Amino acid sequence: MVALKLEGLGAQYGRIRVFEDITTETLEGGGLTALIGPNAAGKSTLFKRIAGLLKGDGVVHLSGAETQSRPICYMPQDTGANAVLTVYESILLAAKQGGGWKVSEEELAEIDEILKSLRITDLAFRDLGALSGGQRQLVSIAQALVRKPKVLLMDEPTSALDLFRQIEVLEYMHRLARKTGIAVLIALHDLNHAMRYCDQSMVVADGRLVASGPTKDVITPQLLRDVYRVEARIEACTQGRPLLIVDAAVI
Ligand SMILES: Nc1ncnc2c1ncn2[C@@H]1O[C@H](COP(=O)(O)OP(=O)(O)OP(=O)(O)O)[C@@H](O)[C@H]1O
Repeated sequence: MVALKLEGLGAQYGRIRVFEDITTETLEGGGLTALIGPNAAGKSTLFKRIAGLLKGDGVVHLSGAETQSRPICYMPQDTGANAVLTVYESILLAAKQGGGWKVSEEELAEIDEILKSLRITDLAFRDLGALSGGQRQLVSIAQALVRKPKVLLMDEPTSALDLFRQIEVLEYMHRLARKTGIAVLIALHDLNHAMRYCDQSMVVADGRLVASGPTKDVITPQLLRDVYRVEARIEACTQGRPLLIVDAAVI
């Protein structure tokens, strides 16, 4: 199983520092971790820093991924569409990124399986540029999955999806992490999703990591007041699951 630990991570754009000294406990694979925080807190920047797409202070320690040349995959929030490719071609290209161009039967079967799991087989030969926002987001998820990363950083992967697809994708990612032992970090604004699917949560705000640990200990009315500036309650729904209810903005 993979294990990830962040030690003293910092990032800046030019002279503007986004965050500093982000240090976590060791994060074991096998589950989903929510990365939460207000707009512009630095969630995408932290993902880019972990993925090595941005340089900065600190070290990303990764173990259990030694056999893979590109163990960390970042799935960005904005999924640009290359209109020249079909969905299938774009996923095949993602699978072959950094490798040779020979394609095996096994690789093709894996792509078919991913398309089936995400229920987008019918889109396979459509042009990327002709897809809806939600369809494009599902294709981006497929492109990330086909790379078979040990650490998958998903930046708001359900933001363009309808309710059915949101639940389906999060349940699928939860099962996949359990089954394969990969670590999946998901930047989310929907904290009910974080509470339902993510065992662990990390909160970035004001340029630092303000909380991390089991989601039920991290997402509290106090945190919501301090970090999100809302008065909110967390109550058990009729099925016993925690449900976040926002009462008011704190002005
Ligand atoms: N390429 C860039 N150049 C300069 N500043 C940037 C760049 N990308 C992001 N920033 C700034 O860094 C800060 C953090 O941005 P980031 O996208 O990481 O936030 P976020 O938490 O993911 O936000 P959101 O929830 O709105 O998606 C913001 O102030 C943003 O304006």
